[in-house]
Amino acid sequence: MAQTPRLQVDHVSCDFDGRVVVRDVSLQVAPGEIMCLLGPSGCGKSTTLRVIAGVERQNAGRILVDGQVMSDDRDHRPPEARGIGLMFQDFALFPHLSVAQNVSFGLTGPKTEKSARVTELLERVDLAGYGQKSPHMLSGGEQQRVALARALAPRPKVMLMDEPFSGLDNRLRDGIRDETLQLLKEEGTAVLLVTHEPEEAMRMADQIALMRDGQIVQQGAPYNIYNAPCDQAAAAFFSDVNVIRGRVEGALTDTAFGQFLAPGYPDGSDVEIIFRPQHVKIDFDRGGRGPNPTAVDGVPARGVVERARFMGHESLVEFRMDFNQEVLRATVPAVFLPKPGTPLWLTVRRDRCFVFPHRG
Ligand SMILES: Nc1ncnc2c1ncn2[C@@H]1O[C@H](COP(=O)(O)OP(=O)(O)OP(=O)(O)O)[C@@H](O)[C@H]1O
Repeated sequence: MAQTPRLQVDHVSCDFDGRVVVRDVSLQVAPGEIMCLLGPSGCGKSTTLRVIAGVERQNAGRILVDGQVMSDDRDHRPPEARGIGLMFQDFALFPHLSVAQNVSFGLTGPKTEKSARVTELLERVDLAGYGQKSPHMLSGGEQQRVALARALAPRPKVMLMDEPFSGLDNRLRDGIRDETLQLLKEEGTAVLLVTHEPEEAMRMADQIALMRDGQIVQQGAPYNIYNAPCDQAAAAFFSDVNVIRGRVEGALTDTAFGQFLAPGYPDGSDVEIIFRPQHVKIDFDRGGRGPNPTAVDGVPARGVVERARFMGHESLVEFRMDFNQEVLRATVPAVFLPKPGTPLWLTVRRDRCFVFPHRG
């Protein structure tokens, strides 16, 4: 039998004054699983979290935790009765309470049990011995760990996190983020985390839900979302992409890089072929000719270097292509800085290209 999801969101919609901000959102998060809600600013990520938390009420749909209805069109449990923990970027510790009092704030039960839980959590976030300190005596990263301990203290089944690490500097962030998520996994908490940074989502998530204009447009493991994007915008959200156009004839489209499969497209339809700069291969000009065509790489097309930049772990080369006078980008995982004006030949990995309808 399939495991009951810790968090289940079914067809949730939310509007403000008639403007739909969250549209028919459904998702499920298993115990110990991390799902990232990823999308551009204003697409409705935070509103989705607030609806799940119960601080905003949906217009349609329902929210379940461990199979129990928290909110539907009849019932609506208040936020504190949902078994859901919250962690936001602007987490606020109570300044007049000690670290230990902050952590035990949401706990009920006998004093000795509460105190044992606080000690355990402060140890787990590497702040053993900090209990009697005041929040203002702590660094930003330490305060964030106190906030995490406070959110974890009542053993929430679900943790909702809204850009929780973006206030930290880069060096601190990686460590705190990895430790935090490890801790949540060990506790079996289902985590739904909002971010607008694809790299952060790829690094953290077991599952990514890609959101746009209030809707989830694609859901899946990071590998699948990256390698099988549902449309051009989804592909472009994760990295720079190159676009060339073609017209379909007999389920194939002919381009300067050879033929591409376009199954399901009717004859005469215009398509866009999308590929990432790291899937472009560069070859030297051999007396006006490029490399011989192969099944994987297709046909070479000539371009002239416009500029080349060293990016640290790779070089980015921009070409003006002979066949359409447009710019294509290629990355090379080494120092490769050909002079502007150098003619070179490009081939693209055909198995790493995506064909989508032309957007007009
Ligand atoms: N209480 C509210 N009343 C009216 N409009 C709202 C309210 N809350 C959010 N909105 C609008 O809903 C849209 C989505 O906002 P939301 O904060 O959910 O997006 P987001 O994806 O989290 O963006 P960001 O990454 O910038 O925080 C925005 O246009 C916002 O102005």
